[in-house]
Amino acid sequence: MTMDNVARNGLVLLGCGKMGSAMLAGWLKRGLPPESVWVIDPKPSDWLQSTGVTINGDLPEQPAIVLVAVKPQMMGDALPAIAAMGGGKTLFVSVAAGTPISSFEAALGDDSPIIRAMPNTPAAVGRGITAIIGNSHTTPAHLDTAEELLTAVGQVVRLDSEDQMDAVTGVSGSGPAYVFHMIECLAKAGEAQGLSPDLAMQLAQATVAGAGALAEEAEETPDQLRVNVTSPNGTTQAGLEVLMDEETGLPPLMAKTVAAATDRSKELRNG
Ligand SMILES: NC(=O)C1=CN([C@@H]2O[C@H](COP(=O)(O)OP(=O)(O)OC[C@H]3O[C@@H](n4cnc5c(N)ncnc54)[C@H](OP(=O)(O)O)[C@@H]3O)[C@@H](O)[C@H]2O)C=CC1
Ligand SMILES: O=C(O)[C@@H]1CCC=N1
Repeated sequence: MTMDNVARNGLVLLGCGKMGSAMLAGWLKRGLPPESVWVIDPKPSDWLQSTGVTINGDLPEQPAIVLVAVKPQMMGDALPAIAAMGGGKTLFVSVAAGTPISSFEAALGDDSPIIRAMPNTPAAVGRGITAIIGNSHTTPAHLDTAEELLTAVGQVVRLDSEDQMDAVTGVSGSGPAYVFHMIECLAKAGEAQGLSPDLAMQLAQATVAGAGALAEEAEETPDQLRVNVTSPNGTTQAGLEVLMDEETGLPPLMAKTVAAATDRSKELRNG
């Protein structure tokens, strides 16, 4: 069992900011003992210090897993701390946007098993989704290990090709931010119609959370669920005529949004 192996041999987390913390919170909540976790981070947060994990201490020589969660721009400074673990039994998993597997092979040795992953922050509440792809040294067992670890914080999908990672980043890696912004916009729009800020925010948050849960649990597709809300000539139809406009509505805006994020992921590859 992955969690048993990780608990026995240790997990090293390189970088514990927003994404690293989100995943670590999920694993600790799922029972990973804090004494099995070593974190390297220059400015550990109060939350991290409260968890009981080892922070900036001596590292195990061959941990089960090293999870790399530093910004792509910091990778050159950060990787030397874990380079000595390359070429052995340690499995490396990077969640960095844009940074290709080949960069890690150059730093850690191309005989190291390396998995590139793209998670998202709902991992903090066990509702993330992570896409993974391994290098030529990852065996089916390595992929199973990564999948089991990441399943502890949400769903996992396996990619056929590393090329898909840029678009995945544009959709699900960055996607929570689009949805949070939608909540902000919905609340602001409610305020513009005369609701108090608190009431408007409560309505907007519960609506997005409830619609997301329904979309996941219902047998109907999202478009059918949309139709179910829309009474002929009613209020929803009036709203959707604005939102679904093919020229000025959400379809072209979302397409441009995801394309911009995908393009930025491609740019990050070049530093
Ligand atoms: N946030 C998200 O939603 C997602 C992020 N990612 C990826 O996760 C990675 C981290 O992103 P995010 O968590 O948002 O960024 P953060 O800046 O919040 O976290 C990065 C952490 O790494 C620390 N750090 C900087 N230099 C080093 C170093 N040399 N050694 C160890 N730690 C270091 C930073 O410390 P300090 O702040 O002091 O510099 C910070 O705590 C990125 O590669 C990003 O692409 C992937 C999916 C989603
Ligand atoms: O904004 C970023 O670059 C990272 C990657 C996906 C989400 N956050």
